[in-house]
Amino acid sequence: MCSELILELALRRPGFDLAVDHAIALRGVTAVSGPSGSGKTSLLRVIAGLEPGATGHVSAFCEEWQGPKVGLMPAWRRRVGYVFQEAALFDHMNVARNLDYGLERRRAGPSGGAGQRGPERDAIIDTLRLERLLDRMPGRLSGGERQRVALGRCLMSAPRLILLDEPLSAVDHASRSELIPYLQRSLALAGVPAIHVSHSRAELRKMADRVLRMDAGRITASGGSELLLPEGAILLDARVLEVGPEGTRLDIGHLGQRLDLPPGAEFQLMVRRDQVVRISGSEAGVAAAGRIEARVAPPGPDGMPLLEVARQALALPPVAGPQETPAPGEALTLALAGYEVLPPRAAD
Ligand SMILES: Nc1ncnc2c1ncn2[C@@H]1O[C@H](COP(=O)(O)OP(=O)(O)OP(=O)(O)O)[C@@H](O)[C@H]1O
Repeated sequence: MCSELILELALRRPGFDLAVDHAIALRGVTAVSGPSGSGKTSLLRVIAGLEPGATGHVSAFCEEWQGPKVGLMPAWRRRVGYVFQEAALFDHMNVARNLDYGLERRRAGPSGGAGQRGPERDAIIDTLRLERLLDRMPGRLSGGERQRVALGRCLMSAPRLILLDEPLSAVDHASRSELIPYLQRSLALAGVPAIHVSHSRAELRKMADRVLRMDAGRITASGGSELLLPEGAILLDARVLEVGPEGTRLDIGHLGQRLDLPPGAEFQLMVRRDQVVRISGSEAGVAAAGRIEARVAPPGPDGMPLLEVARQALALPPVAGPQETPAPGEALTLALAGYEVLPPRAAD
């Protein structure tokens, strides 16, 4: 299919085997998460056309990129943009010339002199706030500025697919959170799909439309942002009923803080299981950021107590407080010691 990146490939290295049989939708942002050495970079390199030793098939946009019949389609013909952990800028050229190199690649693209359609040069410079940096040499840029230039150069080449390999991991923590909106705006401006590898689940959660998890050279799970949750976290669908001076009333309970979301807004509340405390009787001594209402459901197949929150069945570990077994149907209030607001559950 033209709207999918189809991977049926193997790559053997001493002590490591990459074997992937998967179709990735060519729209939005696909996050790739997994432990160090699981093969995330290797997968991106195969997609970029940088691994001649890979066997099998890779196809995208109705073209065969790698396979026994076509061999290895070179990276430039694929029109894939690649942004690495540490921006590989040309250190002898100023920022403007680094960006223009991307434009030259666009003009030299497979369709010949007419060039590829892509965002305008000025729009890229504006989106990434590069105007002030155009005359600077890369050696005089901060890590965050270098990454913005690298992103700009990538967009200038009008890629059809953008590969992001830990683009924020080499910059300090403060610059990282500043760079995320730049990344998001860049992808929106480019209007092309992206595959984003990162160790930071929080970073991926902000950007991902779907998630692939890798382990030991295999894709072991694919799904939505729930795959990026920290160990032992739960997601609750919620809707804002009212935002008042005392906090925000949700259709699943009450937060002791005001959310910057209008009434009617839908979102997910991410809570770690160890942040959930059951309140029964007196509520004294429970420091809570929020309270949600739950009902005890019949136990699940493994005998774990199930709680029903907003019609979602959640397996929760034994909760704090008096330990009598709650009866199915019993109403409970849960106090949340902390939570994080995430976008609503994706449709696919
Ligand atoms: N050029 C290479 N030659 C031989 N082995 C390599 C090469 N590059 C990577 N490897 C090995 O391939 C395996 C997968 O590496 P890869 O960089 O794809 O993992 P990763 O998931 O991206 O890791 P990280 O999160 O640490 O960047 C590792 O065992 C690594 O040591």
